[in-house]
Amino acid sequence: MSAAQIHIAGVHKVFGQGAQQVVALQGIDLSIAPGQFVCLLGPSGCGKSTLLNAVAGFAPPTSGRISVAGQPVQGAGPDRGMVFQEYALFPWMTVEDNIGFGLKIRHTPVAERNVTVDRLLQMLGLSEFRLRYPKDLSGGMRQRVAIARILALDSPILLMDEPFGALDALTRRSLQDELLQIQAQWQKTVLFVTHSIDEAIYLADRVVVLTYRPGTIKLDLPIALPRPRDSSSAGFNELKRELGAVVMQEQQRHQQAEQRGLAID
Ligand SMILES: Nc1ncnc2c1ncn2[C@@H]1O[C@H](COP(=O)(O)OP(=O)(O)OP(=O)(O)O)[C@@H](O)[C@H]1O
Repeated sequence: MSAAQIHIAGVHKVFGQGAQQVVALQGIDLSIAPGQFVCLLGPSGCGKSTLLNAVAGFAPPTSGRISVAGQPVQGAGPDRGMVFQEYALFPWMTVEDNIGFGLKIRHTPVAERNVTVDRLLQMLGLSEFRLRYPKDLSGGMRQRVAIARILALDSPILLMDEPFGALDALTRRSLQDELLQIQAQWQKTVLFVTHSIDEAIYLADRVVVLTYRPGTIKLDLPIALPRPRDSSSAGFNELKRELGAVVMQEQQRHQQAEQRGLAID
């Protein structure tokens, strides 16, 4: 394997103090190679977003180290683009202005900016919507704009926090396919949070399952199924059963903790 693009070593994250203290992550070690697609899977509250935010540089870990391309993460940076479940678009800007916004604040010359925006509009099937405002788009279209906006910045790493969680099944599958195409074409390294076992197997080179509180790595499973993947194949369903059993165990631990009144989320 080539040198890690993202290297996470001994990461702990603690929120709050005293009786209110929550150990969200404990002893996380993870190395992700350039161009690898890794899905983080686990029950609600297991620390998936906390880990993603730490890699993004939004919220540093309490202890441990995170480096990207060999450099310690000391805050957000243009080498890491984040896509959230909520589309986070500027409602007062058209589709094309939303996509070009990051380039504008980087002072990219207008001609160059227009070439990039045109290419992304075309690639994501948004050309005829370029002058619309986010409120006039479907959820799937809005998420396409959010992805195009991040791609415009050409970050080698995409951090995606349940980006397709709010979409219907058909739109979700077509965006998953588009993302896979983009990732293969541009060799992006992707760290993708999901609740969906099906989505993780469909997308990932590797699925990392986290335990429920404290969040530790329960399973790190390479997915060797050929691409494009067929979610009705025997191999796919076998993996679904295997991962389903592991995630269910953690889900049950979560429910038991809640019943004992230990969970506060
Ligand atoms: N700012 C915060 N202050 C206190 N506790 C927090 C904070 N952010 C997260 N937590 C707690 O840390 C734990 C991990 O949260 P996190 O959001 O990372 O989980 P998750 O796996 O992404 O959950 P979900 O799938 O529901 O988004 C949870 O128990 C949560 O309540």
